[in-house]
Amino acid sequence: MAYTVKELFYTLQGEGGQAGRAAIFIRLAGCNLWSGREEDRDAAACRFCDTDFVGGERYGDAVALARAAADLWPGGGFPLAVVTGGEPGLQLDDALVRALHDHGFEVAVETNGTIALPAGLDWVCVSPKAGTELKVAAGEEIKLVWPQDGIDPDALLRLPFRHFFLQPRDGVAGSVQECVSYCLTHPGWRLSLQTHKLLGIP
Ligand SMILES: C[S@@+](CC[C@H](N)C(=O)[O-])C[C@H]1O[C@@H](n2cnc3c(N)ncnc32)[C@H](O)[C@@H]1O
Ligand SMILES: Nc1nc2[nH]cc(C(=O)O)c2c(=O)[nH]1
Ligand code: SF4
Ligand SMILES: [Mg+2]
Repeated sequence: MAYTVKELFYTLQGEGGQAGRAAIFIRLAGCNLWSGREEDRDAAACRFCDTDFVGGERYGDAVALARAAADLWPGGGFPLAVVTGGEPGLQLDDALVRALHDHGFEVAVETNGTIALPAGLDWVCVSPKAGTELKVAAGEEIKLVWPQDGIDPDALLRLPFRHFFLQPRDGVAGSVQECVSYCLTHPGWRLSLQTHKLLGIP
């Protein structure tokens, strides 16, 4: 299968339970909850997206994409590939997971959880969006962008994940303090800051 990749870059994972860890990011194009066009944002199922995932470069197959990712890894350490988007569930398949594993990567995914994922992923981060149905209801971490109307965090806490993060909604004044207060009064939740934005790195 071919893949459309918005961007491929090496940085530190900025968010969640693997924050601070070096990783190759594979940002796959397209999302099922927003077209990515500003004029469609107000009518979209997900309206707070901080990312440009429209267009990009085409890779003919999984082997070519995994090789391009491996070429960016500096060598040594614990190779990690984070497949994100857009919504990676639209394109991520067994072949890409296998090809990344063949290069020694642990494979992590950042998903809105509305599309079933291939098996064999090493780290699944689900970031639920209000008004959508979760098809990926188990994994390593929930990372809930907060505040977010129409979502009950208590219901999410009952799902089989290892970590439960609240991440301040960028662009909303007071969201950091709301997350801090929520974590203090609901200690099942942990704070996830978008550290790459604080650091000014990709
Ligand atoms: C751009 S999304 C791509 C992956 C997938 N579509 C998803 O929503 O999880 C990557 C992460 O950024 C989070 N995110 C998007 N917009 C944000 C915002 N304005 N503030 C904080 N986090 C945001 C998402 O919830 C998700 O955890
Ligand atoms: N450094 C860094 N960490 C991230 N973790 C999740 C990201 C994403 O956009 O999915 C992201 C990102 O865009 N940059
Ligand atoms: S689901 Fe993810 S990629 Fe899609 S619009 Fe929302 S935050 Fe952005
Ligand atoms: Mg991001």
